[in-house]
Amino acid sequence: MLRHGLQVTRVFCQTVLHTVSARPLRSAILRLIPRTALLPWLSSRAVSVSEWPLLSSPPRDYSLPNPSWSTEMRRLYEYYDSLCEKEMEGGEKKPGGWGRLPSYNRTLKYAAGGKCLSKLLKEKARLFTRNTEEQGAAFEYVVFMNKSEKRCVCIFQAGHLLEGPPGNVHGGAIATIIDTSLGTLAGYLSGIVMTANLNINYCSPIPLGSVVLIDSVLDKVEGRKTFVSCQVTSSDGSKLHTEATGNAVAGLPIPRQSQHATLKKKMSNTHRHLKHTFHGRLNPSFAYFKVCFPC
Ligand SMILES: CCCCCCCCCCCCCCCC(=O)SCCNC(=O)CCNC(=O)[C@H](O)C(C)(C)COP(=O)(O)OP(=O)(O)OC[C@H]1O[C@@H](n2cnc3c(N)ncnc32)[C@H](O)[C@@H]1OP(=O)(O)O
Repeated sequence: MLRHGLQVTRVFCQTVLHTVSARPLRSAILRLIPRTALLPWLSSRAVSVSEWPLLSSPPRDYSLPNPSWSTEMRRLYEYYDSLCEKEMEGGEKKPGGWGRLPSYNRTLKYAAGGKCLSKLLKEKARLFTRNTEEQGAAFEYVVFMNKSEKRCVCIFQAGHLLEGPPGNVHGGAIATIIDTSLGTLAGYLSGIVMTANLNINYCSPIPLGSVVLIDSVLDKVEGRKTFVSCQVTSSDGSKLHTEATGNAVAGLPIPRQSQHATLKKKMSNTHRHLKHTFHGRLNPSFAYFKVCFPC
């Protein structure tokens, strides 16, 4: 009897939550339920309160430390974080030139274009490097940008899903993190870009689980082309693992004015967070450059 009652209640709740698809209304209902009341339910499913997607919490920033980070990864994070511009008491900013880039796993939901994208595909799309919730399994990384030096440093810890040769990181995974670093630098400096060309020399294998630094710099800008290069070294800089050069082309199709207004509204969460982090120096178009790929 009790079991039957519980089942009916559960089906009722699910129906309400699924039929109430209007976001504001659903959020309002969920806000009425105190988080603490949900704790036993959540803990029985090994989900933390902050991870519950229906609550109006900000999106997860994947570039913040998590328990899978090794001591070396944390040490490097803290080192670069200490160089970042920070607000001091009295509202003054501690100059440092560096800034940590936040990182999210979704961008496509902000896309207006994309002829080939079905609604379902848009909803399911995830940034390749952030597509697992299992911490430490694949790409653990954080990018620190130095705008005045036109340079960025990516601290990268390779997880067990990235194995190529036994015990070492797959060359495609290395190319991915290099493309991410170079693409982020070029995008930060030149706006919306696409990688047109990427040359990689693999000098020595990267052991799985190790932490490496990807130090990327701007070489030159020629018209629409932004030339960038990087070196992947061991965390103490003593060993060169990989070096690469790339060329990213800017000036991709910008959404029409009407779409632009809708986009601006939709990307408010991500954009507000990015804007806050970079003290308003962010090009608003950047947050959706990744989604403007022609298909
Ligand atoms: C603020 C921080 C927020 C952080 C927020 C983070 C957001 C999360 C970050 C994730 C960061 C991921 C970064 C991933 C970056 C990709 O993975 S991009 C995906 C892989 N790339 C692609 O799929 C590109 C495919 N190719 C294309 O779409 C087109 O060929 C391109 C590249 C857009 C160029 O086409 P186009 O606009 O028609 O340009 P076109 O007129 O042909 O050529 C322009 C110039 O580029 C040159 N060019 C074109 N292609 C090439 C080539 N292959 N090689 C050399 N030169 C070339 C041409 O020679 C020409 O040069 P000039 O004659 O002007 O001197």
